[in-house]
Amino acid sequence: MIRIHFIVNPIAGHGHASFTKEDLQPYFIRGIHELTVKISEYKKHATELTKSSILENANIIVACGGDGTINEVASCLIGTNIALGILPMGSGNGLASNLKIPKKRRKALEIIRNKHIEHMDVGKINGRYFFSNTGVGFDASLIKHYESSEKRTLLGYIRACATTFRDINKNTPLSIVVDEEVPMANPFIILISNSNEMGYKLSLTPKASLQDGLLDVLVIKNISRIKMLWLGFLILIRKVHWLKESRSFQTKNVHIKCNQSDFFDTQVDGEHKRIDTNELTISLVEKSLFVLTPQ
Ligand SMILES: Nc1ncnc2c1ncn2[C@@H]1O[C@H](COP(=O)(O)OP(=O)(O)OP(=O)(O)O)[C@@H](O)[C@H]1O
Repeated sequence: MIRIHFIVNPIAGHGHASFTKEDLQPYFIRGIHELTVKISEYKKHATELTKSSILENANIIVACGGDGTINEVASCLIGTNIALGILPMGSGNGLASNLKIPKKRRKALEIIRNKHIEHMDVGKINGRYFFSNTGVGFDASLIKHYESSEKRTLLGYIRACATTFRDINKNTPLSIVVDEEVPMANPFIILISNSNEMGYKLSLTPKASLQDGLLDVLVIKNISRIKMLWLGFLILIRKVHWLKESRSFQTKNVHIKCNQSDFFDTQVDGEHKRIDTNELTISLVEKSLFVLTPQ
């Protein structure tokens, strides 16, 4: 018997895509697949539900939501032999897109039923796992605004972008050192990515791979507002490297030190996290997660 547990975030994406065990049963075989559906009722509940599913000897645990839900579920699966399944139900669905898992429920369920398993790399920032990307600067502020907005949609994302753009110079000036280099005043963005997609088909690190044993880093220095608009355009056409203030590199470890503050506002897989320290250590844990992918 293959025990498959579905952990559903009912507010992910547009917030009305929940389902029951009976809805799923036709896609599986009675007597071979034993299905369980659990609904997350609050932030971090998916983590508790996953931990209980591990104790209930689940063979596959499926994160049903976006990158935030995947993070809560998959973080519990590192070091186990339980495979992660994904039903993309979020707004951006960055990791699912990178793994070529379609949004169409029937097709995504077929991938789970077919049980084709691959290893993928996982990132770690000060003890927390990330699967897609993490960062400080514009993206972290953007996520902070996005989370406080009512709408977790593309429109909500664009509005949060506008607010972040408006407030960009109101924050305390920071001097940051990335990997022992010359301190940088107020970098616009430092993005560390495991995946080649941020969601909504956007990418700042198009060469990133989930299996290359490397993190893809993009650092953009403090730039003028006009340049920010230019950058926005370059992101849309996937040519960020045309911006001369940008630098991309691949590495296994990144250290970021901040001289003026004892905390960082970061985003981890699209969720805002305040990390209380003046030093971030970001590393890669190679091939540490089993994930179900299309063949
Ligand atoms: N019942 C709930 N009520 C409120 N928040 C919840 C609930 N269940 C889960 N959450 C939280 O919802 C947040 C958003 O989830 P998720 O990232 O999966 O969706 P999304 O933001 O729509 O998708 P994406 O990250 O792909 O854009 C997560 O931080 C998760 O902890």
